[in-house]
Amino acid sequence: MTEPNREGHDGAALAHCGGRDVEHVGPVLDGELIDDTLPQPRPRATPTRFGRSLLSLRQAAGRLWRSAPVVRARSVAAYRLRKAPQDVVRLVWFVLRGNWRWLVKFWTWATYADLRADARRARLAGDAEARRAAQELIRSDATARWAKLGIFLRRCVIMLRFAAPVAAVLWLVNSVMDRAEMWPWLASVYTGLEAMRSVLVTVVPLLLIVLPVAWAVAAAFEGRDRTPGVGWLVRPDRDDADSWIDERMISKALAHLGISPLDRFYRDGGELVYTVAARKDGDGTFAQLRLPLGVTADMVAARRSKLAANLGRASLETWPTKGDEDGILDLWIADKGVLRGGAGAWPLIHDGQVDVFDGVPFGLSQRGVVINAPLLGVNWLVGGRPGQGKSAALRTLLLGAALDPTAELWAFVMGESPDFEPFRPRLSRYRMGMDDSVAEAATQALADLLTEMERRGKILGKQPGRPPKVSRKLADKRGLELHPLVCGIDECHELFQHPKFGKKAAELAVRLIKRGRKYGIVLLLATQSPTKDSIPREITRNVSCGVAFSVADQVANDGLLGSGKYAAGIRATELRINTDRGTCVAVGITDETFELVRTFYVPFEDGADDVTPVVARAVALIEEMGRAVESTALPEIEAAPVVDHLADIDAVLHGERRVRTQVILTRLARHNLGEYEGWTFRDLTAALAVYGIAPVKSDGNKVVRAEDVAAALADRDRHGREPDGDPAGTQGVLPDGSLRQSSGADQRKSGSGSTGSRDRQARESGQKSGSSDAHRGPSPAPPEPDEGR
Ligand SMILES: Nc1ncnc2c1ncn2[C@@H]1O[C@H](COP(=O)(O)OP(=O)(O)OP(=O)(O)O)[C@@H](O)[C@H]1O
Repeated sequence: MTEPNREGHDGAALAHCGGRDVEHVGPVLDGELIDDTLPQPRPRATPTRFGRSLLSLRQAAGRLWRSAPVVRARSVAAYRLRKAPQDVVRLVWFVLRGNWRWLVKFWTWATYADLRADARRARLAGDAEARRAAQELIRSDATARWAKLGIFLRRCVIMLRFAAPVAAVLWLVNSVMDRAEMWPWLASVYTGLEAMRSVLVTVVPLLLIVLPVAWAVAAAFEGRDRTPGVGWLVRPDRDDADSWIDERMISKALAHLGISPLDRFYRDGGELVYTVAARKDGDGTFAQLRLPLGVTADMVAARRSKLAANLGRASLETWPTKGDEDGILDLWIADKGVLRGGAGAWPLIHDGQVDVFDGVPFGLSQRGVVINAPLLGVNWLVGGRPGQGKSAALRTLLLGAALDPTAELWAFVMGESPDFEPFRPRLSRYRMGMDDSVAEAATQALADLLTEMERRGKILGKQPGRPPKVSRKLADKRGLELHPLVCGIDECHELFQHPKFGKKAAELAVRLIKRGRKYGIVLLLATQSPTKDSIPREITRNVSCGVAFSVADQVANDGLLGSGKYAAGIRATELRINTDRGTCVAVGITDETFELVRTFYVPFEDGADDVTPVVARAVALIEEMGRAVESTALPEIEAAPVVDHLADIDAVLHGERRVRTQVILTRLARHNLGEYEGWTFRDLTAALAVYGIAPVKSDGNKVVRAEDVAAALADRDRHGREPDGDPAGTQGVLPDGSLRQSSGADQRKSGSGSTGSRDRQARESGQKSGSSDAHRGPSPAPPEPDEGR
């Protein structure tokens, strides 16, 4: 038998059953073993209303804690806390320095140090009168000062003489008389005096604390750091805290430019006024400030490299330019190194369509936003040193225009370059090469554009309401044929300097640029050489969009961007050759005074060709719309008289030997208002220059000599053509015969004056004359551009 268990329940569990000991176990339970070392799901308690509001309160507090302003405030507070020991030392230093400055000021005042310095200077300069005046001033001032002191002391003595006996009597009366026995008025005097005493007892200890504090604050203010800018503007929460720009840094940088009026301003404790405080602007910082007297924005722009060095930036990253006034400086400073990055992929490289009336993605501005460059209503002049991205930029503009199915494109490349070969299927006119036929074709194209302009002018005039310019709505009316027409000429200086066609091309281009904008006709010119000899002044003056890649000097800069731009700090000369390839300075493409643009690059070189697929897409877009590539069929301008400028000038001379240019202009306008209205001296000079005539000076006036005009007319009659071999030119009318023979002739309606056989011959000769016309590169199959034009 098993020894009974000492514990009761065990004893109960064992019972004697028959002859055998049986162990009783308790009731059998069905269950599952739980290992409480494993994570158990927590019972979900339904939160009470109070709990819920507490939770949402906590969440709101968390959100607030993480919100941008609080994060900034926290970081500023933490920064100030870290800086606190230095700040305390600084403040103590300011207090000491403030006291010292007061002492110096007092000493200067007391000893007439400034007047003595004047007297000393006058003596050194040998200016006896000035010295005497200064000494006289010291003497009279000293007399006046001592006199004032004497008066003050005398008043004090008088006061004391009066106050002391009164005080003594009051004290005596108070000590011998009881207050109750006094006359009431005397008692009230004593009450008043006691009230004054108790006020003094409270106020004096307070003043003993407040006055030293006020003294310390005033001394700290007096002894404050007077270097420009304010320290508390330092924002420590930017990643680039060591390289970012604030007003303090700008003011400091300006203080060390070596501009004397600015230096003087700072020496006198001046603080610059920021009309726009330094603020993040795209990929950099912008600030605008009013310069002190005697300083202009141009003076700062002229010291750009020093300013850049003072700000710890490259010159290219520092853009001091003239604001709305000469005395206002606009300053944009790029974030360090940001301009080194390219613009990225052209947004339309894989898909998308363009409405040229809205513009074409051209590049990234300095603010890092995509610039949708305007095409309609403007003309472009793109320039810069060789290999810096002009042709690529022109290509981007044309590619954008190609993606507008309503746009007609012409391209002329005045050199052997395949840059625009992939455009062939999308172009209505295309010529490339160095031979004369290309120059002739381009000149013809300009003449045709003028003709087209005239036609469009008439069409517009017939529209209801006489719209002033071609709009999208009008361009979409196919019957009107007012679609956008974009003509690009690469290396245009070759055309304008062409010995035979140059003058005429220049004259046509000037007229087109001046008047074509309204009619949906756009001229895009690119050149390596924007000097006055290679590009007519009138062109550089009148184009609305100027783009300058890296240029060598001020002349090229202002030739492309407009005169005065270099002086105003808008300088493509800062762009480094090759390093800043693809980056340009542009004016007129946005509302800003200028833009520093990192242009998009659509590769077409070394086997990489992203242009062809875009062009194929552009052609497909046109086909999808059930249209063909637009090709202006030049109309004959009925009754458009051929205007002979030389003959007209001769006529209005009225047989006089010399006539003032101003008089000629008036007479010309009277003679043919439609043609000569708005003509200026420049137009007249340009018209005469075609025949090698220049106005001469006579009695202080510019005059045209009848003999010069007569000689030019005789010469023209004798040779049957213009002196330079160019047939008598006209503008805005059907082009002359020689040009017709080659380019553009087959664009005219039949009966426009050129026979089919002549056109054929011209086309054949054109094709023979230039290898340039042969298809190159990976260009898809036609629709063939009309190369014979
Ligand atoms: N936006 C850009 N981004 C990057 N690289 C560019 C950019 N534009 C041009 N390039 C590079 O510069 C090279 C020269 O470009 P492009 O032919 O357009 O120069 P260009 O100024 O027209 O030269 P040229 O006067 O000799 O015709 C291109 O082959 C390309 O490698």
